[in-house]
Amino acid sequence: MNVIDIKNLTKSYGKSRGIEDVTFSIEKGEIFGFIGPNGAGKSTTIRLLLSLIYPDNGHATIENMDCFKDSKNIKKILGYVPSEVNYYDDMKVIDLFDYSSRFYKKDCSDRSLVLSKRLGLDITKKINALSYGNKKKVAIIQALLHCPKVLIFDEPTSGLDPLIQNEFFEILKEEKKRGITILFSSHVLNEVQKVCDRVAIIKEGKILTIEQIESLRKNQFRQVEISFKKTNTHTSYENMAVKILCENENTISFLHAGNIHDLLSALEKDNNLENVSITEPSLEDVFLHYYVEGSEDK
Ligand SMILES: Nc1ncnc2c1ncn2[C@@H]1O[C@H](COP(=O)(O)OP(=O)(O)OP(=O)(O)O)[C@@H](O)[C@H]1O
Repeated sequence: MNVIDIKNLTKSYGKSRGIEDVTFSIEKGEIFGFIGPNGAGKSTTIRLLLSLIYPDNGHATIENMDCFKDSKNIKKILGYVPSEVNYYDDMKVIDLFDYSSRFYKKDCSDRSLVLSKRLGLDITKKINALSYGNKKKVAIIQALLHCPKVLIFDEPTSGLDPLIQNEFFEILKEEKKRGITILFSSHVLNEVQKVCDRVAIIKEGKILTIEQIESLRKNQFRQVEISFKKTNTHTSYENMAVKILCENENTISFLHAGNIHDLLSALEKDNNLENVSITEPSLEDVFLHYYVEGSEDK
């Protein structure tokens, strides 16, 4: 069953491109990664889902509720961490959690205590005394405290140290086990690999591909490193590379995605070959293939 359904969403900001024709669905209990370089359109897509902005075209539903007509009811079942967090600075963290709980008409004090302990957050502090990373923890706990059915995180881990990031990923896995559906936007590829089931890659406002994390990593790409006895022009290998990772006079390293037999037969014919290794590439390198020439500032 699809919990989040996005069809042909398009949004421009005046003359500037936001997103174009974005379509994807997220199933119940899935952790879905949303990956793209700066300015790709991740936050625009998420802000549309939250009805913070309105589309030029297309539609989106969460739990079969229209994101633009029924956002009030959607908010009751949703937890959201924005990419930038802003709070009433003079409030104590514990009071903010209490205030949020009242909005959901629930006593969430036990859950907020447990989560604060796990993420190492001192809830007796005033928000204006917190570092950027600790403010991010406040946002994460606030999103989780009312046990929502759907979680939307826009770059949630920026500012968190590695130990806390791992604890956060553990929390996400536990939520998934409870059947919670999670949309997780990030440009840190490594973290997506750790927790997500599937990933959509967005570039310049358009979805490039939607893949299972495992199939992305295992089935399609291999990393090939070849060293040569003498200086080599590498031409035949350059032609079969989907992306060259590194190249100098005596070595070449590249991402290969074609027929393995073509590669092996080229290697066999190469009298200049000194050594070769074929390994599984990092997800980072796989994504870089999609990212090529992708970075664009806001
Ligand atoms: N308020 C705005 N006014 C004008 N253009 C905007 C606005 N917000 C976003 N854009 C443009 O829309 C495009 C998508 O931006 P968006 O913030 O959605 O990207 P992103 O993938 O979330 O990037 P980042 O990882 O840097 O947060 C960019 O070209 C950006 O310049």
